Amino acid sequence: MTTVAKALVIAGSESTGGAGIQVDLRVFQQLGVLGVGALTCIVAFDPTNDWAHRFHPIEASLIDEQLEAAFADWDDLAVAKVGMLGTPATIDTVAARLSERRLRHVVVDPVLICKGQEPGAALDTDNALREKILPLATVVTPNVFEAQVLSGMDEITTVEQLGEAAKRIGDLGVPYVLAKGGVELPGEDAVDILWDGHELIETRREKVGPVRVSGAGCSVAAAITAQLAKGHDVLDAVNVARDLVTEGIKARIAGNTPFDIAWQGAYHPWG
Ligand SMILES: Nc1ncnc2c1ncn2[C@@H]1O[C@H](COP(=O)(O)OP(=O)(O)O)[C@@H](O)[C@H]1O
Ligand SMILES: Cc1ncc(COP(=O)(O)O)c(C=O)c1O
Repeated sequence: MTTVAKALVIAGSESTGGAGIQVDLRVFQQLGVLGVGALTCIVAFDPTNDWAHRFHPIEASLIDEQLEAAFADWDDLAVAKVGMLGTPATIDTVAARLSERRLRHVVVDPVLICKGQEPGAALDTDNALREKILPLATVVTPNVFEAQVLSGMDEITTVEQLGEAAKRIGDLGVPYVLAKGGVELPGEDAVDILWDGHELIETRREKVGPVRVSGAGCSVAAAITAQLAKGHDVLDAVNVARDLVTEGIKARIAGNTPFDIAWQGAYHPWG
């Protein structure tokens, strides 16, 4: 018999393998964590239309069944990552299950935009995420755009503003906020800021050039989740996540889509 830390992922599928649950499960495996998962939606890019997102939600009752099975199977499932949800109905279902099963940590990657949705539907989804999922999160990992939307700030162009946004999101009731500057802020380093309710902790890694890869945000949230599942604290988990994503971007893989994808297999926890 093997005893292994387990983590639940609630996320969408992105079939080219660049983002979503494909990435989350790669990260879990790389960090030695058994991934258990519920699929919320399917994103199929359209290669004949500039790789536009074709977004297909999964029926709420089917999401509920997946969560029912995962929770029923594993008594020690205590940490979850929430990725792309996509519709208010999905959010209601996920929020209900997460409220019922008290988890030690819920890491939320607040994926706000899906280019395949019409704007009105996207706004309803963003509002539902803020109202129903954020109060259940223990860690949230917004990028600059998401930090701006969630904090209500007009602009974020400096590390100080990113820190202010993190605090404001914390005020919505989230204990830990990792606001990711990434390549959006100027400077040699990619700066992400962790707000733990008391202090702002800057985490810096050298920028791997100006490159933007697909799946960087998913990788960070999944790595934090895996480390928390193994019992590490949030700051340790964030540091491992930053190392994993930096190595993953350095070792990026190019296919035919406009963005390269991160290769999480380049990071080795033992150094
Ligand atoms: N070129 C880069 N070099 C180093 N780190 C990067 C680079 N681009 C992004 N990152 C880091 O990758 C993580 C995710 O980036 P981000 O752009 O915020 O993701 P997403 O927009 O996918 O949510 C962050 O930790 C960010 O600092
Ligand atoms: C299913 C799914 N989840 C999450 C994301 C967000 O990915 P990223 O880590 O690049 O922000 C995407 C983007 O296409 C997606 O299709």
